[in-house]
Amino acid sequence: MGVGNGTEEIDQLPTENYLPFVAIEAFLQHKKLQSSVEMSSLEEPLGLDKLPSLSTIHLSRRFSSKRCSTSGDRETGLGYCWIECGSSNTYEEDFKEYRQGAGAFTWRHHTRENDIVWESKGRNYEVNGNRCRSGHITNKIFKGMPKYVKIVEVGPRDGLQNEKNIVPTSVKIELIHRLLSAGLSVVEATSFVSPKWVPQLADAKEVVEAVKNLEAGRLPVLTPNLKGFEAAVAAGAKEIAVFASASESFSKANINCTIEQSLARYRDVIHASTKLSIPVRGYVSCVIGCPVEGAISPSKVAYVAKQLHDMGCWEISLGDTTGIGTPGTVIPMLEAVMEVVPVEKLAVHFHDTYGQSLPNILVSLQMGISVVDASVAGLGGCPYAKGASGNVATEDVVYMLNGLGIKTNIDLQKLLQTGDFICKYLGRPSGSKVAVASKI
Ligand SMILES: CC(C)(COP(=O)([O-])OP(=O)([O-])OC[C@H]1O[C@@H](n2cnc3c(N)ncnc32)[C@H](O)[C@@H]1OP(=O)([O-])[O-])[C@@H](O)C(=O)NCCC(=O)NCCSC(=O)C[C@@](C)(O)CC(=O)[O-]
Repeated sequence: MGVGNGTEEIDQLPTENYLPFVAIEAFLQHKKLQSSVEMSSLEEPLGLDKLPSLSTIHLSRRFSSKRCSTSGDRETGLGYCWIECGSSNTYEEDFKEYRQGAGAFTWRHHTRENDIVWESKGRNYEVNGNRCRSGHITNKIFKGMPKYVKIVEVGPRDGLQNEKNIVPTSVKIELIHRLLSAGLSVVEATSFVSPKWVPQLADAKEVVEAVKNLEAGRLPVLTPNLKGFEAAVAAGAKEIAVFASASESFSKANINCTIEQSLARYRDVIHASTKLSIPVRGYVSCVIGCPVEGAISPSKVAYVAKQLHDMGCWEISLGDTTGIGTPGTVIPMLEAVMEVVPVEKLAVHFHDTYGQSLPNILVSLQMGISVVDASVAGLGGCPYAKGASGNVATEDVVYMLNGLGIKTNIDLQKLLQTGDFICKYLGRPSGSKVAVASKI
């Protein structure tokens, strides 16, 4: 998966008294900008007038050479790796030029297969694979980032489970087909939970029976106990996921048992799944906060993650169920978990309640994580976490990753059409900013 460990960089970031864009602050501190540039200038928006407008992005495809275009969407120009060009050697100089209106920030995209290239007044700063060969700023930001990110699409399960009106089984099946054809390699199809608790997914058996032979991707399902596991296997599921919580209160609200009881159940489930060689993913929910208990300590998250890992879960997804996390809380949580579970086994799962998902994902990538859960059109919300909004939109994650030159193998155009399909059915606008912007 090409994962590096970026903790040397992250170690330098403040973990307390953070600002949302903690990486930027760390960068500014690093450059000792305070001593060379008037602080008042930081209160003004930086270079917003220099950003490419949407119409510019759409026009860009006419000028893009074949050599340069790679992971971005060729048809729309969406998500190309836009590079800030024309910068001088130091941030201070760039910043002064910008303040003097010298037009220092012009934009071009410059991605090549597996490479990210920065052009700076004749100099090339090149990230080849995971390593930056030159340019300490880019090195600092990109060191440890993966070059491929696996997106686990949770729309048909996490996305739909909270929908009040029952979505017909045929629509769920069509959604899964469309997601696979957009290039998603893992689509969480449904849950084998009690229909009294989650009525929307009462058709789990029918959904799995209809998609079980699709070969385009993997289709795990959630199972809260042996009963769910047996039903899932009988329907033809080839992969499952179990879901524990780092919050005692949420565990009781969500699956009607304590954390320890849930872990005991999952040991039984994993014992049964091992006999059938069925891989099990483990979720930890409420990794930052709980709707009842408030803040959750990183050590609790690490404990539950380690238990799931030790009992045989091959991947552990860390869920900010209520979406309250910021990079300042996500970083220490990940640090604690990485002490006990290898980073290559970890995935992140953010809800976008406070609009923090993308910065949270970015710092997770900087820390070496290369698996990200997301939901098409930003569908979702947990029925037992009041006020929690949808998952981060898959379209927005893909757009950001394209912009970073990180591969996903997902066709953004097809993904946008899939988001359109389900939003039209649900009769509401997309939760994806990229979907909204692409219609302007
Ligand atoms: C765990 C239970 C079943 C316990 O529910 P319970 O009421 O304690 O279960 P029980 O063992 O007392 O059984 C009660 C009834 O449920 C039946 N039952 C028992 N098990 C099953 C099953 N697997 N499938 C179908 N039916 C089941 C059982 O047969 C019985 O039926 P009855 O005799 O009354 O007719 C229940 O609490 C439940 O289904 N909870 C699931 C809730 C859920 O799906 N929440 C959303 C998950 S999202 C999440 O956790 C967060 C995540 C993963 O997305 C990450 C993030 O966002 O951060």
